[in-house]
Amino acid sequence: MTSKLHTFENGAALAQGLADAVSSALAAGVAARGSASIAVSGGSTPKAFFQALSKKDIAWDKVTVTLVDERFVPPESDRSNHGLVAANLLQDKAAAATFLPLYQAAPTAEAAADLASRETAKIGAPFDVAILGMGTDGHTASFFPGGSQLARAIDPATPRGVITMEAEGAGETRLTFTFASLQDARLLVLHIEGEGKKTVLAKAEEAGDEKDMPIRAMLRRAASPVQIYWAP
Ligand SMILES: O=C1O[C@H](COP(=O)(O)O)[C@@H](O)[C@H](O)[C@H]1O
Repeated sequence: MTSKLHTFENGAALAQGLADAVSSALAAGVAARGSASIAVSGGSTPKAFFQALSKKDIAWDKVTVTLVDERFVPPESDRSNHGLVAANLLQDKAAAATFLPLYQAAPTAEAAADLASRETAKIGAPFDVAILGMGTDGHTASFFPGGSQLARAIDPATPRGVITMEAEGAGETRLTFTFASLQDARLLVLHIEGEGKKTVLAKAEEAGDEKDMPIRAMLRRAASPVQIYWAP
């Protein structure tokens, strides 16, 4: 599929520009289908975007928010993407949204992934919006180079849902939506900041194995065009 680069002057303009595009997509989803859905990433990049989006005046009571990926840690952990979203997105006007977590207080990460798959299946498919991040190792979602279930995660034949992932660069065991779950979002965004990430993106756009830089799976094979939002 194609991708399109949207460049902003700085991080604040990027956060506002992305919040404008995402809130319009969610409002369009509500107008067309009565409800809308968004899967967001964690990490250090999305905080300002979350805060800008939380102030948008849309029908948040008809919006379901979930995560692209999560660590197998409870929401109280400072490593939790749920905690990040609760503190920065599910505030202000967006406090009226429904949040479906990936972390579940289950005995194993596999049991949590099964529970999360069942719960998030209620959202329906495709997502109206999916916001991907990208690590400097070329991972996106929890599709890590060398990941224990990377081949399964990025196989287009693996059904929609949440699976576990372990990888050296990942820290805790991860819970991640599969490629199939994310690649056809009506608005599919790659949200990155800084010259370093732009260099990583340029490398990902070159020829090479998807398993070395799993973001390539999205850039090459997603059904929806990848809208790349970037600022220096
Ligand atoms: O591990 C993760 O990192 C990526 C990118 O994070 P950043 O700190 O470089 O912005 C993120 O997309 C993913 O959701 C998260 O689990």
